[in-house]
Amino acid sequence: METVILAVVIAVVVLGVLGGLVVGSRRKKPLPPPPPAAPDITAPPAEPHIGDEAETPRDEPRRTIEEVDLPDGSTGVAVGEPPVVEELPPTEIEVPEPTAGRLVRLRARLSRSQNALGKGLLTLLSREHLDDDTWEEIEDTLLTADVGVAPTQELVEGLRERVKVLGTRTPEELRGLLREELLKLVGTDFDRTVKTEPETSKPGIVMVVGVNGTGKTTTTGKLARVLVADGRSVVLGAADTFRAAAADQLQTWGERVGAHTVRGPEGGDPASIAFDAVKEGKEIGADVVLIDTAGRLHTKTGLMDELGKVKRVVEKQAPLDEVLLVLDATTGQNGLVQARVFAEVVDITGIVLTKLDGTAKGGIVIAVQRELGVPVKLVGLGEGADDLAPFEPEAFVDALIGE
Ligand SMILES: Nc1nc2c(ncn2[C@@H]2O[C@H](COP(=O)(O)OP(=O)(O)OP(=O)(O)O)[C@@H](O)[C@H]2O)c(=O)[nH]1
Repeated sequence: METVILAVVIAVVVLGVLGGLVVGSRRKKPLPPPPPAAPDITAPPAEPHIGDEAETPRDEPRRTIEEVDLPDGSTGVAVGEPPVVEELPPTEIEVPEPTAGRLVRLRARLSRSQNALGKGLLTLLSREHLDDDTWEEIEDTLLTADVGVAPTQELVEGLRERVKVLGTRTPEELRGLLREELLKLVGTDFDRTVKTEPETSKPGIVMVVGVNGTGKTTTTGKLARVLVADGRSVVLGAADTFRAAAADQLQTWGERVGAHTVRGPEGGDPASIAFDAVKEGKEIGADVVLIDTAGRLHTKTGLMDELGKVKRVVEKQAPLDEVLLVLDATTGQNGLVQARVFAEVVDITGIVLTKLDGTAKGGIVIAVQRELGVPVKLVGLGEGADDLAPFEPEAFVDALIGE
């Protein structure tokens, strides 16, 4: 009996101790953290400007737009119920306008911005007496339109000579002379095709360089459309990791025409993104890989290091077929300075002049070709998706002199 009583007492004591431990451990458990009141969004870094120094890579985890819940007004989904997944409509793939004759289509825009130059020259040339003062005014008109000193002198000398030989002259003859002389300066012998078809194996690789804000990312996106319009498949490489929104912007351009964009973390290594883009282009058998880069001009060494590295890393897989320098036509002489710096850093093979719709200084086409010895291959004539046109000297000069 005593043994039974002893066993019961031990059992009660043991149960009491165990119960106390469980309650104690429950009490010690930390409370779960309160749910955050608002989404923890990292503030986007300020946009850089020309002259800003590169920041150290910002590779802290950032939530993508897909991961951020948007408030929808509902009180939330009851526990246990499967979440309602709303299917987003697939992005509609656009069919870009054909590239042939784009400059002719956009000629009105070009005439509107450049007409003052042609009109001014023709008015001066129609004066009864073409004395020294008039020729000086012709020179000034050309210089004001950013044609550049040496090309201006060549044009004036050529015209002077031909007008003298001609004797009497009709407006039509004058227009013809001016057209020929301008065409000579713009150059009709350059090969202006954007090289995207390598002789050996696909894909063609195009690197797009230029100072931020010149329209580089927009041009890369528009160029993807030009290529898609010509029946080519494109992969985009968002190697401009400096500006926060550049990769998103490029990706949006790509999605519109069904081109995939290879991108990395903001502030990541541009060379490795460029490498991955070319690798993907090869793997999926794409026709062309377009690589958008960042262009800070703070120090030439920094720029040289970055672009040089992108080029070297890409060329581990295949040589670059084209290096396009994007210049903003509205920046005039400043554009020439940029051209010089970039040309020292990389071998530019073609120039894209953007925003020609917004300046009367179309003479920059002539000046920049002289400066670099490479042709203008594309011109931007507006913010519309298909407002990038292959450059055609005849159509350009005709727009200039109002034909
Ligand atoms: N009017 C006009 N605007 C243009 C043209 N090309 C580009 N733009 C505008 O120029 C602005 C700058 O273009 P972006 O492509 O963002 O410039 P970016 O050089 O890539 O700048 P980062 O991405 O900072 O390197 C945008 O508002 C474009 O729409 C053009 O041919 N005409």
